[in-house]
Amino acid sequence: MSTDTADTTGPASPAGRPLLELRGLRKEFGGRRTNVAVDDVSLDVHEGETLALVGESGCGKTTLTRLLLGLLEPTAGSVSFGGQDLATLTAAELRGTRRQMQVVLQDPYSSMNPRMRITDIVAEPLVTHDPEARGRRARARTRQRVGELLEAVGLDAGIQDRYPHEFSGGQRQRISIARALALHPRMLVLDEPTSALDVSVQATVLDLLADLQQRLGLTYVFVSHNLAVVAQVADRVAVMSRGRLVEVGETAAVLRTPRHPYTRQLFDAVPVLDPRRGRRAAARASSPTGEAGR
Ligand SMILES: Nc1ncnc2c1ncn2[C@@H]1O[C@H](COP(=O)(O)OP(=O)(O)OP(=O)(O)O)[C@@H](O)[C@H]1O
Repeated sequence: MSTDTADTTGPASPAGRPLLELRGLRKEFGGRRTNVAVDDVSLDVHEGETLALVGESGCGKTTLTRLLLGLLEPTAGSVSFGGQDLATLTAAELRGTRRQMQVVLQDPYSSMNPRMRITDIVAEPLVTHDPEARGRRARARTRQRVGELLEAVGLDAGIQDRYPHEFSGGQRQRISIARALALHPRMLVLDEPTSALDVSVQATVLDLLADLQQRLGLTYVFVSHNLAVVAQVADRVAVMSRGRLVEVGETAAVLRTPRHPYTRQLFDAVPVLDPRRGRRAAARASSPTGEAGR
């Protein structure tokens, strides 16, 4: 890649290897070298951190997340999760690894079957991955687990027999977070998780995500167009342009002094951004060690 490659992997993880390691990832669509959605991306994501992925529409963010989730096969390069190269895993091993990475999408309603009750929506991953969660005898145990998951995201365990349309956007996003947590993942890919919500609701969902991260030690890859949100939630930010990573760094530093012209251009396009409003970035900027609490 370009000279930017050297610093895209970030600081060494004190706990050892990063949770997620992307090396020289490339994705061409249609077998054409001219249609390159992801181009030579190398990046580490460390256990417990929030890495924000930003860039304009069409720069390759979705393709990159699908590659790192093992949902798309790279044209070149590798994805390792928990120290294991996904390309070397058997189908059963890959299923086991995929359980540890879950996704929360922008519009929870589109990913929910409106005719399914909340209990079945949240239990879906359990029932799909765990044969013991199926069948009449397992029902009480599954309902119990769904109740715990709903409470973990600030909802009442008693809503299980209701339907998605009975809930607000913020409540539906909490339901989709509960579903994402069902299999005890280590990493969540959050794809614009709050951009469909009102600002006040957005804040409560971001607080919930921060709280869950702290309690469960989760790692987040947070895809967002909203730089104010990125400033608030992300430890590091990775900036993509035309399939390439052009800048990766600590959020406060990238917001304060973007090094790449594209990053500056991206930030200039958001005149309302005030990095001082980002709690995490601000805490970092004012801390002598540069560390902020999560
Ligand atoms: N299945 C596909 N077949 C062909 N081209 C594709 C396919 N998926 C994505 N692309 C192309 O790859 C490039 C990157 O698309 P991608 O959806 O990853 O960008 P993005 O940054 O996620 O955009 P957005 O923010 O709008 O979702 C685009 O030029 C897109 O047209």
